Amino acid sequence: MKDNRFKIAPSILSADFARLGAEVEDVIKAGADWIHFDVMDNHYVPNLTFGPMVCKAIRPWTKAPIDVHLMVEPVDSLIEPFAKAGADYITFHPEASRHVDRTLSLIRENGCKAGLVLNPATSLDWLTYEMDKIDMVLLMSVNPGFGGQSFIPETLHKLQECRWILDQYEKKTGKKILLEVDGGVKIDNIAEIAAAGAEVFVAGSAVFSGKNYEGYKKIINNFRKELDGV
Ligand SMILES: O=C(CO)[C@@H](O)[C@H](O)COP(=O)(O)O
Repeated sequence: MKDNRFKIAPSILSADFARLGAEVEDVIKAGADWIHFDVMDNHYVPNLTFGPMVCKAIRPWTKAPIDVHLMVEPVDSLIEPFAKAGADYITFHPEASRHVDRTLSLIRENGCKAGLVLNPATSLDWLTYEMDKIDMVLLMSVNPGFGGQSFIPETLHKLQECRWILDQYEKKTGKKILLEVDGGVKIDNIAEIAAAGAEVFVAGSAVFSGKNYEGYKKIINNFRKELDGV
């Protein structure tokens, strides 16, 4: 049984790029909730992946939300192209945008949900004046740029702090902001990460190590079993 509290979002950074559409279809059929789409520009991060054209190409393969994580600088010129390509969530790193408030507004005006991404060393203070324009906070538990890195343990404390901030805000305003975590999420730490307050789990190498639909299903089921105990 799917627990609606928790969303599993496989990062297609670790998928087989030669058959991306089928990979997207397979992980969602295997029980994942969202598709996490890592955009890297070889400028903000030292790696290069894909852009709006690839997002548009995978869009017909699933109805599941596509969660676009922009690791790019500058940010604003990519918002409309990604919205048109079918993105549901667009998140970006605040230090990569000259005008964070404007970028958040732009995402919302383009009909997408907006989020800020905070690197391991980036302060939660970035959230303070922007909570009303944020639908999701993504805490990086690795330094951005590559899949397959190890979870940075200090992130657990940051997750707890962020959970507290989001809960206080929800109590005051009634507005729910999702808390997503990205990097090094595995079967042996997902329960601890959930207990610290995360609700959306990006997992790239862990899920795609399953190699095919059956393998993905097994791994996602194991994630769910871990989450059921939280
Ligand atoms: O954004 C990133 C890396 O910058 C992540 O989405 C990783 O791609 C997650 O990969 P794993 O750590 O799960 O392999």
